[in-house]
Amino acid sequence: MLSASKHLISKTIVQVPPSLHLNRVLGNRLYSSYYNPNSQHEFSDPRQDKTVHVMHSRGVNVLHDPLLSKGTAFDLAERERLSIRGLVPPRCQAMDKQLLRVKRNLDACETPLSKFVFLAALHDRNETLYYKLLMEHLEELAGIIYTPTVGLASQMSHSIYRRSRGMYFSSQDRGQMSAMVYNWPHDKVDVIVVTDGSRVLGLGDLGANGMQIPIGKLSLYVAAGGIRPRAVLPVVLDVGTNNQELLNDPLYLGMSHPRLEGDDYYSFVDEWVTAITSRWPDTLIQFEDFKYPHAYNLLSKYRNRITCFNDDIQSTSSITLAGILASLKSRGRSQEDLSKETIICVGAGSAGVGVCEGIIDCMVAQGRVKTREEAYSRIYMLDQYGLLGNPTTLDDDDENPCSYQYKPRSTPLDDRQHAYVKKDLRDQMTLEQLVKIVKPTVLLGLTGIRGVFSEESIREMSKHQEKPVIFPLSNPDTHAECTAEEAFKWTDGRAIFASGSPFKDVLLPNGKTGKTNQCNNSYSFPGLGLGITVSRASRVTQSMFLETARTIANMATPEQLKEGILFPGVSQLREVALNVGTRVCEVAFEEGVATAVLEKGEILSEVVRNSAYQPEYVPLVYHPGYNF
Ligand SMILES: O=C([O-])CC(=O)C(=O)O
Ligand SMILES: [Mg+2]
Repeated sequence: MLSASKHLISKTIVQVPPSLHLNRVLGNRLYSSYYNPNSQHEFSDPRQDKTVHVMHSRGVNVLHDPLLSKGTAFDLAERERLSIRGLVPPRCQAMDKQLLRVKRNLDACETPLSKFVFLAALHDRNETLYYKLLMEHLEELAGIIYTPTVGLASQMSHSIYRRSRGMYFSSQDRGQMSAMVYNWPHDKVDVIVVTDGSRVLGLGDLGANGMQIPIGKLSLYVAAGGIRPRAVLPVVLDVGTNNQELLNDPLYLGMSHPRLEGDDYYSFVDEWVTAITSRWPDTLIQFEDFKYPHAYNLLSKYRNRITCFNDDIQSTSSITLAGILASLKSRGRSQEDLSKETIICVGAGSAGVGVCEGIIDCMVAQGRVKTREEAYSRIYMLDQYGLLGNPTTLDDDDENPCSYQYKPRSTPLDDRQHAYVKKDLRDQMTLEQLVKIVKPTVLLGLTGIRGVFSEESIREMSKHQEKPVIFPLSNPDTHAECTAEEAFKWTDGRAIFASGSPFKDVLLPNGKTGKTNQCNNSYSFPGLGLGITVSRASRVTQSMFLETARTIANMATPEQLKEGILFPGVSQLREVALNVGTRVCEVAFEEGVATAVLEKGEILSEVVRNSAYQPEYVPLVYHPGYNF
């Protein structure tokens, strides 16, 4: 285990000029004389592990600032200090009472969408309370602020709009972006999640409505990954939309023109990247829900220039690989047997191709295949037309040439997709036909299309496998390739099941329970972000994703694996992120991309754990004279 330096912590603690006189401001309570740049305005006392927040604002400006507000929890001394005496009800209520009230109100909301709106409002008025609530009820609330409900909220975003969050850069802002970035009120931004809304989950082009996705992802970055709420920035690049329904809707809030494409599009993104990195050169940028091939092109362009990754390509790949590795253990095999698997991946977009590349990287890293080509031969990929196969065998004297209709692809396969073409199998073969021929052990769905895993294909698969591994990974649940119930029913309860969005466990006819897993990148990106932030990694490397997968794959206990449970539950996402964050930090140091300073003697896992944000109220101090 690598150890981290005192510097990792102490470098971030700077003596505050004595002129600040915090002791005087706080009465006789001895708070700190240290500056903690985790937040540029926070001061922590290493001896007492206490933090105070010193700021220029007071009065309603504090009360109405969601990053500062405590609602009814300001104590009398603080009300006095901050000039909010009389502006809140008289009784000071601690956070536990506030939690009781917000949970009750939340439970009274009748639909998932109304819960979403309620939680967004809480987020907008008191972030500390929002994150406390979220962390205490993560399993329940992740399904609201994240998939599946965030999908519906994105579709309805222009109707439910209340208050702005994050930043929008639109086609009318060209030439202005490097000035605009200074409109953001915080000098320190650790993580940015950016989307152009072109492929929101499996829901397609939702234009500027895509903003709900970065907001939801960043909520998990804070709740699970321990990134500080004031250090996250959700962004939409509004380059137009091709969604006619939105364009026709008078309430739509995005630009009303078709999407920019080609050079216009790439130069727009380039201006944004330049603007962002000029103000925040060290920030981590997560590209999210960009359609294929833009997603890949942007990743190729920027991955070696800035600290960035693509969530759908790389962290979905990481968690899916983790799922397959854990399933090997669950089936009584070794993880090193990955290259003996026969995998069908339905979906050849950014997530499909990304997931398969991650599996191939792992096969190669395990050294059980002689060449990368051999690894490709283990994976069969289908797009919307069917198998990526050999068109020249199409009209041969096969048994049933009319069983499907060959259609020329609207866009030819690119090199990445072409690597999966199977020369000895007919192009555009259906899933059902392919399952019969290759007898897969693992079936992955990344199509965004409900029902692609037909009864026939799954029943056929389960004829040949004792425990068929079935992963319908598309989001939200309404777009999953099959439901958990279907998977268990069609495999007589033998499936090892994981989906992108949550499904409930299934009661089987024999009285046993078919265990479901959520195989979502929410297991991988929060820890990646934490590890990158703590190590101040300058690049996000491919081994970070492989190690993330290995870390998560080894978290379930043998008893859980026996039952078909592959990962810890969503309620344990913080623990998962701390493990992943530690490993990613180690990789950053091993590969020389960490810029934080290392010294012997300190345990990296503790540094990571201590760096993670906890939603607690800190004393607030008004100090007009201090120059931040
Ligand atoms: O957001 C999620 O739940 C997973 C994801 O990245 C996607 O489906 O695009
Ligand atoms: Mg995504």
